[in-house]
Amino acid sequence: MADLKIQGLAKSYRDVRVLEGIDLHIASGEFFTLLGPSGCGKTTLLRTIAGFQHQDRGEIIVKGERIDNKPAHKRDIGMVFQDYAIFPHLTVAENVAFGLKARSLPKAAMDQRVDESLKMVRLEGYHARYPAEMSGGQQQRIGLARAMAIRPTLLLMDEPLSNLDAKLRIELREDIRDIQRRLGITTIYVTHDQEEALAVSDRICVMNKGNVEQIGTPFEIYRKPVRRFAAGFVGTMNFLPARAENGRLMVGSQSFPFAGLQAERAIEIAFRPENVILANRPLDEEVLHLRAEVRKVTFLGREAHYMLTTEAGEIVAQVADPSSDFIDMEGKPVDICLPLAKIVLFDRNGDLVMTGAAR
Ligand SMILES: Nc1ncnc2c1ncn2[C@@H]1O[C@H](COP(=O)(O)OP(=O)(O)OP(=O)(O)O)[C@@H](O)[C@H]1O
Repeated sequence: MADLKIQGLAKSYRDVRVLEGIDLHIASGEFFTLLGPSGCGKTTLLRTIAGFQHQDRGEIIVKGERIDNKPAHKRDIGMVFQDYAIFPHLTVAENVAFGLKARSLPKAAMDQRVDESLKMVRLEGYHARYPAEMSGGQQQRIGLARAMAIRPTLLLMDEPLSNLDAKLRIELREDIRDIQRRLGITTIYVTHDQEEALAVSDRICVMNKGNVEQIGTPFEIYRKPVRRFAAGFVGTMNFLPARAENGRLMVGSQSFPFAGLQAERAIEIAFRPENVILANRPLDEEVLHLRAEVRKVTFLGREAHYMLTTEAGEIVAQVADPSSDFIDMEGKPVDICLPLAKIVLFDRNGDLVMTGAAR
């Protein structure tokens, strides 16, 4: 069992603060993903945990013991890199055995561990091949087998799939998730791909500019964003300017009763494209009504996407399994409904004001 605590971790490169004081607690066996845009500090955080670089302040604690004063090779960490970082002059088996040699395992035990690791990543029988004779996906499987062969306490993965094509990415991410679950190894996974993060993680940490914006399960991050940044970064989110005033919500020229919105201020309403209902029809739930014009319809088979101009701004809507009436709407006016339970309100600082569900 290996949980990981990170407390007040800060790092600067010269004058530039890259990690602003990160606090995390990752449970034993958890698949924990660092998600954020390029340059937000994900790799720096991962490399600091691995011991490839040192923090300016803060602590890294595994199983209750500080590891941040240990050199990288004493931290018992397996690492998988974006560019595979396997040795071209070594065979597949030699690559996988690499970390075991440093641990001076007897030959028979080492061979057994190599066999097991290759089986785990579905590369049985490839022992004698060289990496150049393998595909990108297979090379990354070697990287994964090598990291796992040492039975590390922590597995760290830095964008392991980003050099692979879309189909392979999905296949390998499923394999990574299966192996991680089977072995119950505490894993920190770095990606800037939000769909990948939603698909594999137990919890996601959304990062921005060296700070943690939100930590939650994929469901919480997608459905209950607590910061505007997380709302906009994960999936597609519509934002419209609005006003709160005396228990009412004002969007464009429309005004709706909204318990809890007393203080007068400028806010934003946020909602997902799949929650926009086109055409004004009787509904069981409470909704906001807005008039809009359809600027563009994109038919994608099982769904259609709509670019709409409302009086409060541009939005995107998505309709599943659209009928033919819904395809021929370009240039036409339309009434739209936004279920109150599905909208989220943010203030000017990007902090959550309240959700429609919590009225
Ligand atoms: N060795 C270094 N010296 C100076 N600045 C660095 C160094 N390494 C990274 N940085 C800077 O620190 C910031 C964070 O980089 P980092 O690689 O951690 O981000 P990231 O979120 O992993 O981004 P990406 O997804 O592009 O890899 C960036 O602005 C980067 O330019």
